[in-house]
Amino acid sequence: MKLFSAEQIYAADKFTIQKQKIGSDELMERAAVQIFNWLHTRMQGAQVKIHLFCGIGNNGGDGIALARHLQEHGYNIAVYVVNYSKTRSKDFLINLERLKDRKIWPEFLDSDCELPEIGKDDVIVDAIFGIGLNRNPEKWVVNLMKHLDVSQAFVLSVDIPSGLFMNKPPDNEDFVVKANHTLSFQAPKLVFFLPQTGRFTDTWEVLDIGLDTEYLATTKSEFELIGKNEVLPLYLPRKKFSHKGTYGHSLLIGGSLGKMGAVHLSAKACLYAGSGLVTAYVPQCGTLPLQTNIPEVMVATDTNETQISKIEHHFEPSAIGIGIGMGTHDKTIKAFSGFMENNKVPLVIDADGLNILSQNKELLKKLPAQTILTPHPKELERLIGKWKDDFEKLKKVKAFSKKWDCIIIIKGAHTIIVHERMGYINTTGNPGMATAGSGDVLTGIITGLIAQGYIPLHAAMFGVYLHGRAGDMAIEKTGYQSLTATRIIEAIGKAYIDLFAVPEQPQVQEEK
Ligand SMILES: NC(=O)C1=CN([C@@H]2O[C@H](COP(=O)(O)OP(=O)(O)OC[C@H]3O[C@@H](n4cnc5c(N)ncnc54)[C@H](OP(=O)(O)O)[C@@H]3O)[C@@H](O)[C@H]2O)[C@H](O)CC1
Ligand SMILES: [K+]
Repeated sequence: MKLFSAEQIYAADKFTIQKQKIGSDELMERAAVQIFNWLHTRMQGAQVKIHLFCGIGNNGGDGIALARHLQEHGYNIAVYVVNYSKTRSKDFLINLERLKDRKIWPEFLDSDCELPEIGKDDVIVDAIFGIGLNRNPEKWVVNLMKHLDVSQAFVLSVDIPSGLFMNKPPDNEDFVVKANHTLSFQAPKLVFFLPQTGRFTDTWEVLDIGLDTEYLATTKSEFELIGKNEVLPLYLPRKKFSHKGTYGHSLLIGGSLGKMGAVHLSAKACLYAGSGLVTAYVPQCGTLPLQTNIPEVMVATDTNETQISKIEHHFEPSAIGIGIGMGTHDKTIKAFSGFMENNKVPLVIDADGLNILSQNKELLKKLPAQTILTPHPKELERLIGKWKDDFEKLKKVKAFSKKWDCIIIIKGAHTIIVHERMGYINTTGNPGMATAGSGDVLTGIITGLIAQGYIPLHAAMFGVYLHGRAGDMAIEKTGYQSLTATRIIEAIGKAYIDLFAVPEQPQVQEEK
């Protein structure tokens, strides 16, 4: 699913209005009816007090139009106009008149008014600012936002929590309404997925307001959401007449004394992801545990007992994952540099591989095309330098990806796969996955996918999705706290099966 910028949404509105020969107020009406239906389905006419806080632009217009529908269906409403500007939008005014025609007089709030009383069991509709916010709200509007928060009432935001910009974080978290749920028109907004701005709404949902489908399909966005619909077309089925050689030979290079578990986890995940053959290249101390614990994995051994000192392999791997548990010993740095000089095999670099790369930036020139880098935030900072906020981070990562022809996986609550101008945001995974070895599992999965013939970008997207989905399926048994990397690996098979699972249909009672 594409995530559009504010400019693209305004252009889609304009295009839709012309093509469907409708007025802009019609689009607002669709938005209001959709929100009304959402509320009505859940509230079924309950007389809980609904406080609608409406700005003076089109977001406010949505709120005012919603108030009319709620009143027509007998709901218990109070309507407030948050009068932060004299420049009211045309469609806001049209809907204000329609409301007044029904003898509903909103209360106008400004800098020196008293704030309305709100009970903790009431519902608040937040339609103060939408995607048109272009500066910080004034102090009295911020006080109103705080008042909404303190009330503890359920907050439903229209389109976006008021006070969130579309392209930068707020200067202060008090400047934003904290939403329990957001109903966003046509497409979710990028800010819902970034660490600094995602926490302003607990959950979100998209409402279709019928913007032109051709416009939406042909407009290029800079971010896309990756769910089952997006990864299914990438899936490469297993062929009937095939053998283990058909699915590639993965090589995982890493490990050091005390950190051999990382290679163990990567290699196992690589197998479970479907790699035909897997070899682990480890220091000598890793041979016995690996051979004992995962008999399916072959082991090639370094001459050094405790760390990697020279990387040599005597076969042509289909994909290589490097860096897991590897350490940054001088000998290892030298071995890594030597390896990078000669390697042409598709590569996934993780953990200490990234740290060595950050300290030896000249090695970036040696990356094979479309190498995948999988940094966590600290590793990313070492690689690209500090950033001022999430938006600058994304810009810098995109520039880095373009410059070095690589794919960067920014790991987080919503992992983002960056390839040149595009960012692909993953939707699977859960807080239980913030656990030791979870990243090693991801590296193994992605390496295994490349070995099977997925192009690197598809391997990154598919792998991140699968890893998250496996985590989601594993917590059904473990809960967040007890989820371990091993349990994620064990659920990879389930995650594959789930790709083709048909959602259960609600049972229909037969008429007698
Ligand atoms: N396709 C769709 O998704 C549709 C969405 N709709 C809704 O429309 C809003 C966007 O409405 P818009 O009128 O463009 O913007 P806002 O309502 O967010 O803001 C209104 C104006 O407020 C001014 N502004 C901005 N920041 C501040 C501030 N801090 N303090 C005071 N005033 C501010 C600004 O105007 P200026 O001229 O003063 O700069 C804004 O224009 C969208 O979110 C949806 O809810 C449509 O209803 C249907 C189609
Ligand atoms: K809003």
